[in-house]
Amino acid sequence: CRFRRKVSRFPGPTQLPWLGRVHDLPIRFMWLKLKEWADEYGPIYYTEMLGAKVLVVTDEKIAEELLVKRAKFNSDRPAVRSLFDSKSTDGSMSYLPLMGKNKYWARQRRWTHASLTEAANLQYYDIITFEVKRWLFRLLVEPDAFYDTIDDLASKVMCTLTWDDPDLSETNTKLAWGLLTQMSPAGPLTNVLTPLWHLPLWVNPWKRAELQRQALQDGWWDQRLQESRSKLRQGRLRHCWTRQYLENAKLSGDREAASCIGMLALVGVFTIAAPAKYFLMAMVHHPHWLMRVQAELDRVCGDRLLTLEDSPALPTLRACIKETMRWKPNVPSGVAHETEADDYYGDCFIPKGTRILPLDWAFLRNPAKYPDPDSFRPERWLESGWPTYEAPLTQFPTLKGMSSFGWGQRACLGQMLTQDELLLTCGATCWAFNLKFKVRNGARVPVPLNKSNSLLIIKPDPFEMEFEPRSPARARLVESNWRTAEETDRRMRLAVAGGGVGVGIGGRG
Ligand code: HEM
Repeated sequence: CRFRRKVSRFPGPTQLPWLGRVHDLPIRFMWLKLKEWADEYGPIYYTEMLGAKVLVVTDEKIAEELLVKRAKFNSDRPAVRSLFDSKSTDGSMSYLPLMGKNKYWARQRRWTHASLTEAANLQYYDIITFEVKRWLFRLLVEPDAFYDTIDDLASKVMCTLTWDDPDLSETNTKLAWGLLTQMSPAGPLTNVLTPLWHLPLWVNPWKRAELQRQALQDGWWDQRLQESRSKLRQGRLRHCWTRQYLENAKLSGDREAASCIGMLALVGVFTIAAPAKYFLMAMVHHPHWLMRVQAELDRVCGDRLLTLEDSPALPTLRACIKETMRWKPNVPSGVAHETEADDYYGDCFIPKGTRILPLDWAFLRNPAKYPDPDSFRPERWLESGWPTYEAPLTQFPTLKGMSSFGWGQRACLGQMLTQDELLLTCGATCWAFNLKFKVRNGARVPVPLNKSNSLLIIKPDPFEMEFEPRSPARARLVESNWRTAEETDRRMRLAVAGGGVGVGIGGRG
């Protein structure tokens, strides 16, 4: 910073009045350009985007200083233009991750944290294991549908945790996609050309579309709550987050509960399915790591499916999952915080209302912390000598605390669920199948590594691959595991309907 206090400025690209620097900032793969600027201007630089002030941070220590140590006034969110009241300033209470730092956010964060912690402590009532068994079976009978059935697996887990009903998954996934698109800069034009949002309704297709999307989503969430209430009255609702609300409230009422729970169901779909897809790609491209994971699983589990209790004995699997998330982060731009007070960083002034963007792509491509950053190198978590190695391997590597989950008071609440669901899903898949390139007309069908959308949570473009059962015996196990789980679940539902309302925790898998 070149000037005296108060007039000091952060480095950054030259700005045009109001427009800032958007003309050469592509909407697609924006994180790559932001990282390029970091390489030119340093680990904290300033830019403007159509009136918004943005500080881009690419050094973890600076993110820690601004977003953790100064969390008290750096934990607000910028408004998303193409959603109505995204910050819940007017009490719409719909989107916890997007809310400003207000009382609705505090209440829902507490409630969500308690619900997710209880579920983790009770091993998700066996729901993940149950759905993983279903997914393996689907891979056996319709392997080419894997790209969609893995989204469905994640959605079914969330729909069962929230409403005890996996059959809701298809609509849940559609709604998750709708919201994700609506909130992303690469979504509707009005998120970038924000003044367009204020056009009168009759010439404003963006606002009309959003009114429709929101009505559909809110109506569906309300229906889920009412349906769950009537199932509970009839003794047919097993343990789930809606039942938890209906039995001991702790939220302000049905409107808030319906959206807090509905949002939770949406947020666990693509966040988990995308890294699972990248894991499959990593295994196809790095068969020697697949073989190491399979050897570890065979040694620890033999012919049975892994459980969460096996985790300490599976460091190679954990390393491959963590390395996937480092190599192909699924929220590469990071999620911005907004400042609530004027502040300084060194001599440089940060006006109230500045967005601080912790650029995850850059943290995870830091060659000092991650030598050979562009390569998939799980050994960086397993062998001493690498900067990221940590012992004991019964505990490390762990996903918890990765920069990808964000910072300070806004840090992701789904870290344990992500870790546990990815362990069970990725582990079970490697246990059951060899993951390979497809061969067509004698040639390998490519699995491209750098094709994805550019939404806030990205996922790879559809690709093809082969799931080959590791042996006929393993294929039979996959089938019998699913048939038994399905039958147990059917009996449990009958028992609950027959008056055994206490039944419902565990036993599904
Ligand atoms: C790989 C998986 C995931 C990644 C990379 C991820 C990443 C993030 C990030 C970057 C944030 C914002 C942090 C910040 O502002 O500093 C966040 C917030 C959040 N995440 Fe996740 N997430 C993942 C999975 C999940 C799952 C599975 C759930 C729950 C089912 C979840 C629930 C939430 C919630 C509720 C918030 C909002 C917290 C708040 O605003 O106070 N996330 N996540």
